[in-house]
Amino acid sequence: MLEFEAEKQFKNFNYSVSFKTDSSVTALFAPSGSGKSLTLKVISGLLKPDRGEVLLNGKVLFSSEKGINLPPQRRKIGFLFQDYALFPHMTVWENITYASKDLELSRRLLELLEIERIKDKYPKQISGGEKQRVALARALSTKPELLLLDEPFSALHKTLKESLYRELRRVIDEFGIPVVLVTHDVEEVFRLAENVVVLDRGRVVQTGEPHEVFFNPKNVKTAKLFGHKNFLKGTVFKNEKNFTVVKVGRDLIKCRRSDLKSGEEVTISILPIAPTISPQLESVKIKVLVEEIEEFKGFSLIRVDYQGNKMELSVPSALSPNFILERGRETELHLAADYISVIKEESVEEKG
Ligand SMILES: Nc1ncnc2c1ncn2[C@@H]1O[C@H](COP(=O)(O)OP(=O)(O)OP(=O)(O)O)[C@@H](O)[C@H]1O
Repeated sequence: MLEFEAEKQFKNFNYSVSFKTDSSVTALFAPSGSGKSLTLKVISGLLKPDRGEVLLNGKVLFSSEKGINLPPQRRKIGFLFQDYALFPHMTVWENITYASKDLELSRRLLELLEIERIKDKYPKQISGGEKQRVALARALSTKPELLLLDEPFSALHKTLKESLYRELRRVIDEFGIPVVLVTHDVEEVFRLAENVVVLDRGRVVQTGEPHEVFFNPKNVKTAKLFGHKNFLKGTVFKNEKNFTVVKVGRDLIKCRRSDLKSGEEVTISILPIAPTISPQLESVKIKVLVEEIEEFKGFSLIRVDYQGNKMELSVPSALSPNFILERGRETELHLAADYISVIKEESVEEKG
C-alpha cells in the first residue's frame, strides 16, 4: 500500500498531490508538465516536499510533521527510467548482480526476461529492447518493495513494447512487487494498470480503474487525454434506471447513467465506437450528414456533421444491409448509450 500526500511550492508551479493505492500497477497519467516526475521523485526521496507524508506498506518514508525523511538508499525502491543507464564496462550479468547478493533471483530474472543468451555481452553489444530488459532485471534484483517506472517503454518499437508488457506482467505477478508507472500512452494504461491517477497542473483530477475513468471522465480535458473526440453541449432531461437522457438541440440522447440533476448543463462525449448494429432499449437514433468516409477492414471511419457539430464515428461494416453510407448524404445511426459519457458543464471551458 502506498499512501502519498505531498505539497511543494515552486516559483511558477504549485504542486499538491495526494492518493492511495494498493494496486499491483498504478499509472500516473497526465499531460506534460503536470507533476508526474515530481511524484516519482518525492516517492523515491530525490525531492523533499514542503509538507506531506509518504508511507509504503505502513512504513513512513517521509513525514514533515514527524520530521522523517529517509534517504533514497533506505527506501527499498527500484527505478526504471527511459534512459536506462547501464554500466558500460560491465557485462549484462555484472550489471544485474552489481547491487544484488541474490544470485538465484538474478538467474530467475534472466530467464523470465529472456536475456540469458546475452548475459556475457556488454551494453554496447545489445539492442535497445534488450538494454531495457537488463535495466528492469537490475532494478528488480534488489528485491524492492516498490518499482517506479518513468516512461520506460516510450523509446521502444511497438512490437518490442508488446513483449515487454507481457514480461513485466509475468515478473510483477511472480514477485508481487507493486509498480507505479508514469506514462503518456493510454494503451499502456489499459494494458498494464489496475488503477490510474490522473494529474493536471500539480493536482489529482481523478483516480480509479482505467475503464471506470475512461467511461466516466470528470472533465473534458481528462476525456481528451483518454482519446475522447466528440463533445456536444446539452442539458440533462431525466435520469432513468440504466441511462440518463440529455437534450442536445432537437434530440433526446440516451447516455451512460449519471447522477446529475434534470436541467443541469452538461457536455456529452460520444465515443467513436458508439454506432451500434443492434439497436436496443439503451440506444438512440440520430440523423447525421456524412462528410467523409474512410474504409477499413470491418468498419468505416466517417466524419459527420450533427446539428452543426463535427464528429468522428466508426461504423461497423456489418451494419444493416439497407444502410447506405455515401458522402454528402444524410443517414441515420443508432448510438449505444453505454458509449456516451455525461460530463459536467463546468469543465467545458478547458481547452487542450
Ligand atoms: N526544480 C524545479 N523548480 C521549478 N519548477 C519545477 C522543478 N521541477 C519541476 N518543476 C515544474 O513542475 C512542473 C511539473 O513537472 P514534472 O516534471 O513533474 O512534469 P511531468 O508531468 O512529469 O511532465 P512530462 O510528462 O513532460 O515529463 C513543470 O511545470 C516543471 O516546470
